[in-house]
Amino acid sequence: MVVTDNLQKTSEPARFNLAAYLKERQRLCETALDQSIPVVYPEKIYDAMRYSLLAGGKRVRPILCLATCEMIGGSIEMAMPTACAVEMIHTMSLIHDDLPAMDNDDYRRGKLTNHKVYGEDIAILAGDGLLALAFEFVASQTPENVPTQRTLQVIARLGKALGAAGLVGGQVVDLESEGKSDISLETLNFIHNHKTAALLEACVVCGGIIAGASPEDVQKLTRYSQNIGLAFQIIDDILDITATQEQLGKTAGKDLTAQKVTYPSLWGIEESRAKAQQLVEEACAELESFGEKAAPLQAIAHFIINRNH
Ligand code: DMA
Ligand SMILES: C=C(C)CCOP(=O)(O)OP(=O)(O)O
Ligand SMILES: [Mg+2]
Ligand SMILES: [Mg+2]
Repeated sequence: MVVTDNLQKTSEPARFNLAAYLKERQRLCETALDQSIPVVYPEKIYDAMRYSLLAGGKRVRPILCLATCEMIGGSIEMAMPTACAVEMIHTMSLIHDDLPAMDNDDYRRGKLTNHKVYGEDIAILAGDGLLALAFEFVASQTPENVPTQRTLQVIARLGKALGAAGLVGGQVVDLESEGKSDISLETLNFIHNHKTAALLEACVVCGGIIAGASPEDVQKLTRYSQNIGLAFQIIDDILDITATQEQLGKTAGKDLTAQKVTYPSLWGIEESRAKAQQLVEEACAELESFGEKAAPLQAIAHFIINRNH
């Protein structure tokens, strides 16, 4: 008994089968995303939106949203429209991030980038279409057993997370900092917390709100997700150095060629990895009061730093 108690208190859930869990959740998300966009006239834009949305990807963001909703006591059905919406928003951000005017990348998710296939004009519009659909989807598809007040909060949080106070603001400072060698750790943290962590935070917190999380729960979820968000981008920047194009599905080594200041460029790979590990441990500790129900979110936090792509 004592041994079991101790095991349950460790931050790394030993008996949770993460691989099987992720596979099952990815399958659910793929099906829902596939059904979210029809192909009608003018087919070109729907094709372009589907091309990037259904190009694979780990589906970490929708899975986080579903897992949090379930941990707080809600169902997968309640959170699925929001889960689809965060993946639409994320995909929009990738399409636009890859444009020649931004990071100018040719590959994403193992395929040519959207603008390489459809042209820059359509790629910009495909991003716009996905962004608009995300909000329409939450508002029109969230089931009736979710109180409208919660859905409104989700819409407001998503808007804030991806706008100038979030992802967009982070991308601006990221671009502004390119080629500069005197970027402070404070600025680097601003970039990561905004361009990456803000949306991850919204995924988690919105999943909780849909299930009726209390203000105290929302605080815990916020701290958990801010920590995994920063860890996510630190690992992304390490992988840019250590992983191959085949593993990443996108061109490796881009941060160095684009002269981006990153954690590994400031601190080296090992210290950056240790920082990410520490952030994930702090994230998992925030969820201890949820007991065994926190196992999926704790395992996903570890996945974020142990992933190879
Ligand atoms: C991606 O940042 C962030 C957003 C909001 C798309 P990045 O350019 O560092 O990531 P990647 O290496 O995936 O292009
Ligand atoms: C925010 C960042 C760092 C862009 C990459 O995100 P992911 O690594 O989650 O990309 P996919 O799996 O969704 O393709
Ligand atoms: Mg970028
Ligand atoms: Mg990029």
